[in-house]
Amino acid sequence: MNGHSISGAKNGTRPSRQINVVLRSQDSAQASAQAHAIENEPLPAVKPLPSTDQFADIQKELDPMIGMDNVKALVYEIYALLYISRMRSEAGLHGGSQVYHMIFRGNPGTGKTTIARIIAKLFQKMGVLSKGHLIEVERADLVGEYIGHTAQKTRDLVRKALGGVLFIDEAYSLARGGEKDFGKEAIDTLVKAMEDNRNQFILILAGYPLEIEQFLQTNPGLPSRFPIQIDFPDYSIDQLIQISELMAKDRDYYLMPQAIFKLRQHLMQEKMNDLFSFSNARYVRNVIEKSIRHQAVRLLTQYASGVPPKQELMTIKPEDLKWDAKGV
Ligand SMILES: Nc1ncnc2c1ncn2[C@@H]1O[C@H](COP(=O)(O)OP(=O)(O)OP(=O)(O)O)[C@@H](O)[C@H]1O
Repeated sequence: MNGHSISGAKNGTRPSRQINVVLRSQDSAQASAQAHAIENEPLPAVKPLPSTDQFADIQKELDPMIGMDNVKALVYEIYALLYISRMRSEAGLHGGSQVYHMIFRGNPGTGKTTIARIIAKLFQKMGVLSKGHLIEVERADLVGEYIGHTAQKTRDLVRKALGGVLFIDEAYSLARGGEKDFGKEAIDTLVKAMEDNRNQFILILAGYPLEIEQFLQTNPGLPSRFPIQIDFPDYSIDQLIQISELMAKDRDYYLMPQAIFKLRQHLMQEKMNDLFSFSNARYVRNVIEKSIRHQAVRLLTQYASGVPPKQELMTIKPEDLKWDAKGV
């Protein structure tokens, strides 16, 4: 994916333009003179290409993430768009619509916030956002208790998000109470802020696919303001196991094969019982963190008067994986 170059652009020249013109006979001399003039028109100087290392850093964060092929492809597409837009504006060409507000559709724990953070960083590296931070909010942060309070709260948050990304989780809850609800005031204030602060922040609305869809349908002016829409599918059991192994490894632990077997059985059961609100990678993270606590208690009991070997300090055994009737 790295190592882009645009033919001829590196040394400030570009390939001559191909001009396909259908000529009417009486205009042919004039048209051919014009075409000749365009071909020989001095091209604006092209500045050196920005280093593709800008994506290498992003790729380092994206690569270890399990699955997410569509998401990774889209992040790369956004990078390509920003990169080429910059080349185009440096070459004096039209810069495009420059609207980057997004919708993230996905169930809990499917990586939406993580990807939003990575995208904020990408936009910062590409010079679109000045800070590249992420402000994560939900309805309660935006909606106030009296007339005018909501607009004020929403504007304050937009101000904090300037130069970065404003990420609204469960965005559809803003439309929950209909016309009379203060959520409507928050939506109107956000729409106005998108106009007033064009290109100064990126708004990402996130939430369950169905609810997000309904939300957009009930606000016909909204969908066109969010040209980038990304789906975050649920993880398969195999992917959830890979994510658990990755999370354990990141913390210098390792899951014994019997522990993986036990976890697999549990996840299958849990996913089946909780079809609509199973929290995917977040659930798995809670399992791993809980098992680490259980392992600590086990080791402390087992090695009351000594130091456990390094291998033992790293190993999560099946007995460390425990859950109650409600899961983790
Ligand atoms: N594909 C993945 N590979 C590895 N870890 C992942 C992956 N997806 C998510 N995670 C991890 O799972 C946890 C939850 O992810 P995240 O908070 O991004 O999900 P979310 O969709 O925003 O959830 P919610 O909607 O509940 O807020 C984080 O620790 C994240 O790093």
